[in-house]
Amino acid sequence: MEKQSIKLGLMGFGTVGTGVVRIIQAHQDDLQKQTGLGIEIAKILVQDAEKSRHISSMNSLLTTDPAELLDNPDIEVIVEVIGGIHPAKEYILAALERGKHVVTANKDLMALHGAEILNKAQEKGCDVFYEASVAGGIPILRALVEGFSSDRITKMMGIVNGTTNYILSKMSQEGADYSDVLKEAQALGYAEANPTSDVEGFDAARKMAILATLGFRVPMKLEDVDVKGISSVSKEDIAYGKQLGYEIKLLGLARRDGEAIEVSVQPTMVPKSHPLASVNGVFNAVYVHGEAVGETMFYGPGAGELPTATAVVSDLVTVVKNRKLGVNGRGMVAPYKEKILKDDSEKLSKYFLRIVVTDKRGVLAQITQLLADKNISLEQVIQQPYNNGEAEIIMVTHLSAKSDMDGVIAYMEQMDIVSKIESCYRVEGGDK
Ligand SMILES: NC(=O)C1=CN([C@@H]2O[C@H](COP(=O)(O)OP(=O)(O)OC[C@H]3O[C@@H](n4cnc5c(N)ncnc54)[C@H](OP(=O)(O)O)[C@@H]3O)[C@@H](O)[C@H]2O)C=CC1
Ligand SMILES: N[C@@H](CC=O)C(=O)O
Ligand code: NA
Repeated sequence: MEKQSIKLGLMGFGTVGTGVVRIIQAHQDDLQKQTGLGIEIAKILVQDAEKSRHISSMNSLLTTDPAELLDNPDIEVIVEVIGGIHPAKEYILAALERGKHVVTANKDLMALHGAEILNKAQEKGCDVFYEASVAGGIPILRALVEGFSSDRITKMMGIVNGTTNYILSKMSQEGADYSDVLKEAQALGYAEANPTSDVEGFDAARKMAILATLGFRVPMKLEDVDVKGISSVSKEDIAYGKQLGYEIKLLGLARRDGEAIEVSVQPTMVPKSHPLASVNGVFNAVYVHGEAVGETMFYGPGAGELPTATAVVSDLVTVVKNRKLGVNGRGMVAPYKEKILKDDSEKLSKYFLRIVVTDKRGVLAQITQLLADKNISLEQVIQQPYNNGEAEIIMVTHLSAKSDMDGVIAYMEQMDIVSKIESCYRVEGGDK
């Protein structure tokens, strides 16, 4: 007799796992109508089976033994929402080895070991989907793989970490304190188990590596991404940025010029007129530019229980539909282009630079001369008194090479007249 439902093993019953259960329960009818099969949760793997849960009706399904999911031949799909590399990687590979399809929200794992996992899936004729791993509820991976399959993407610029966007928005809008807002983001379930991943930019870097691999069709690695987090962003930087017409965002940038690619994550000044400047709170947005399509933008909640779970359950629906069509494991296209990375002289950007100098005649002229000697010209300059006998100079440059800007900073660090380099940010989105 034809099966009436497909059984899944859920690994992890925290923020995202709870959302997955809620959506499967609440939308069961719709899911069944779309796929022709019900979705039944057969077992749930957790770390502590005694812990009290938001949904107590699932208690009889809890186990701490992964074999109860992996060795159960009735379970056809594993949903991995444990997070981290180990033991998630071993569980996923074991599931694929046994011919089970996998849906995961794990960007750490997919950014580091995605190729190995996808190869194993292909060998075993299984699906692996990971839409929730980038920009939570926004279907951006699907858009890159399917929606833009006919185009050549030149640029992806994204706010892809909800926690840091929540922190920067509250600092900018309410003058809130960094560490207080981080605690709020943790309480709301946005932050990673170790929030250093969020605030130091590693979570966003993993997501940008995934986006660049799928968007540019090259095998990008995590170490190819230049990373800087938000822990050094000060209230003063935010205030000066505003004064000059910018918001500071933790921006992921993946840009291709010809065949050469750069990928970075760093706090960046974005003009207030750019749509990314008004993406606030836990919201994420990914701006995608394609040679043929031109500009597009995808916006939505980047973290949180239900938004993230929608992406997981949608992947599950695709697995079930593929199963009906008998095409599991055939939809993946491995990166097929050679990876050519830009060197620093090819990475062009405007820069915002804030320095403290000795306040005496000719200092500003010396600074602008230094910049000119390093091929950097200025678009805006503000000088104002700082402490006793010192002045603050805030500059925005025209397009400059990263290598030239790094040279300027290194030189300024040795200059007697420069007492402090307060901050240096890239400025992006002005060409919009
Ligand atoms: N939270 C979010 O908004 C988003 C999260 N993600 C990703 O989703 C994944 C899950 O995140 P989230 O739900 O927030 O994480 P949580 O910390 O809330 O939940 C983790 C779950 O995994 C279980 N678990 C942890 N370690 C083990 C282990 N060794 N063996 C068995 N079970 C284990 C925990 O068990 P127990 O309950 O017993 O402690 C818990 O149920 C991560 O990869 C994360 O990056 C992606 C997008 C957004
Ligand atoms: N910690 C992440 C969760 C989603 O990926 C974030 O804040 O974006
Ligand atoms: Na997504």
